[in-house]
Amino acid sequence: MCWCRELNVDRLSDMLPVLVVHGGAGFIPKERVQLSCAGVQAAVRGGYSKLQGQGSAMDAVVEAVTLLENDHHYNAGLGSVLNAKGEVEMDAIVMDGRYLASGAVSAVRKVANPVQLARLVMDKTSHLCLTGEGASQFARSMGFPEVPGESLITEYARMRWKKNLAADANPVECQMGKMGTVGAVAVDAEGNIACATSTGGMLNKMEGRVGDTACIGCGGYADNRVGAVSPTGEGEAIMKVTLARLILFHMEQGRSAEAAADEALAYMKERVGGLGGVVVVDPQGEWSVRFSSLQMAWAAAQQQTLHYGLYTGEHFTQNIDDPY
Ligand SMILES: NC(=O)C[C@H](N)C(=O)O
Repeated sequence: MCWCRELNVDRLSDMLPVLVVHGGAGFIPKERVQLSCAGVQAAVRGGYSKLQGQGSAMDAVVEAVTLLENDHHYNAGLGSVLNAKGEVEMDAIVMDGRYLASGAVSAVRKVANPVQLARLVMDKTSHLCLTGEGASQFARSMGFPEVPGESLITEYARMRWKKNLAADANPVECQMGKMGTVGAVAVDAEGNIACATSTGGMLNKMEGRVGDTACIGCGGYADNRVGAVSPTGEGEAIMKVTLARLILFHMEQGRSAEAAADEALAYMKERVGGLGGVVVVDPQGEWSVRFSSLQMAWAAAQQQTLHYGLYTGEHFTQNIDDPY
């Protein structure tokens, strides 16, 4: 009994802390590949430095997602896709695996960092999700900075919106190519687990549409006893299979993070025709990146090593202190 416990503690200290981030499942146009990959690596470095200081898993995932929201190459915060009216409406969620505490915002506007607002919902209200104007009012009452809606719109987002206004356009199919949602999962040195996800949602979506990202168990879930998941992909499909919780359910049944992710992604594809991707961690610091789309920019940091990749099966490593 005793040796087993000691062995376990050694193992924990070896594998932790760990942080894994993604920049959305889909197809990234050639000219954006390099910057999309650089962005997830910068985000994982930023979040990992929190974990190496006094930061918690929650601090790390919020930091990583904030950095990605500020990077206009992703569909979150600055650079979000536009709704049918040509406006930005965003969803975000955080979850703290210690207490199953969670906070989310949906269809929120005029906020540069929805993930930080989601954290405030978790920390300062008794609710799990605030939407639309109510979320904005809460932000104002907390002194949370408001930005002009226009300032979150990039030329690229406007071009894609216009293209998909055509009568014969298929925005869902077009977006299956280019998802861009961002997310992160982490375990800190204490063994606490957290996740965060943020998105502008689906291209040319109806005004008021709420996607998977704002919904607990769909766009994210974290439980210290099992692990954490942050997904990306077609939100309606993710919601139909409650993808994040489904993966953790498979892990509870004894599957590894990788096997659980594969099984759930295959189920989503077969059952509702949805493609997507996930980053997953378990309490021991084992982690996995799996996707059914063509690409997903991802990066992870563990034991001073930076891991990253883009295509299925791609896995590069380097010392985290080495330059890009
Ligand atoms: N880009 C994405 O991953 C889309 C997101 N899951 C949504 O449907 O809102």
